[in-house]
Amino acid sequence: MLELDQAIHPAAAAGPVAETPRPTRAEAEAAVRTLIRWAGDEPAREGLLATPARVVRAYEEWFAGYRQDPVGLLSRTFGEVGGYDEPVLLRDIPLQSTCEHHMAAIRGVVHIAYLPQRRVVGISKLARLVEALGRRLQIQERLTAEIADTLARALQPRGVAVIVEASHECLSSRGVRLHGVSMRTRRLLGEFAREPWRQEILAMLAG
Ligand SMILES: Nc1nc2c(ncn2[C@@H]2O[C@H](COP(=O)(O)OP(=O)(O)OP(=O)(O)O)[C@@H](O)[C@H]2O)c(=O)[nH]1
Ligand SMILES: [Zn+2]
Repeated sequence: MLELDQAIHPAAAAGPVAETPRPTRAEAEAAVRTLIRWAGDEPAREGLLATPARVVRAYEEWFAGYRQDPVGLLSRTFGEVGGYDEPVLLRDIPLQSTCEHHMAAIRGVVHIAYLPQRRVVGISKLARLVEALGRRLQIQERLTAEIADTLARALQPRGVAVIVEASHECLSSRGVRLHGVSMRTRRLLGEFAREPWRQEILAMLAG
């Protein structure tokens, strides 16, 4: 357990907190109008009139994770597991996130495994965790670490493994315009970080 605790990133449980007051909806819509003008169009034309309100509503969905408590999502656990002490593994959890450098989409999948210590969590909560941490401004490395560290903190399992495979729109739609490139990151904690589990869990997660 010591290793798991030591590996926990202090920010993982709390998540980022805005230090300045949240702007009003009207201010956010005005910012969208500015970006439309920056793009070269006219926010007053008919087709764009309702766009700032739509974009602000879309932001509420894309960034809903700031209003969720990742550790709280995992608070309901089940102890009647019949002595089950093998890995629990969920593959291909859809990931939707936004890169914090360009605010462009990140799309991919997350594979999660943990080695329970007495208690398990409902599997839907693993997907909810990915959603809560994904729907924030992220870099893939931190997202990967936060998923693993939150699981470690909430479940106190014997091991955690997280793999994220994602493509970054900032890489394909602009800049170097690389298509078909994906990024793979992973974090192994506790017993999964060392043999004999390490090789086995990586093989299991690879499918
Ligand atoms: N490590 C990491 N880098 C990322 C991620 N998402 C985007 N990036 C990179 O963040 C970097 C930002 O680099 P900058 O040089 O500041 O920005 P830029 O001039 O727009 O860079 P280019 O994309 O190369 O045009 C780029 O290399 C992106 O590819 C991520 O999740 N992890
Ligand atoms: Zn980017």
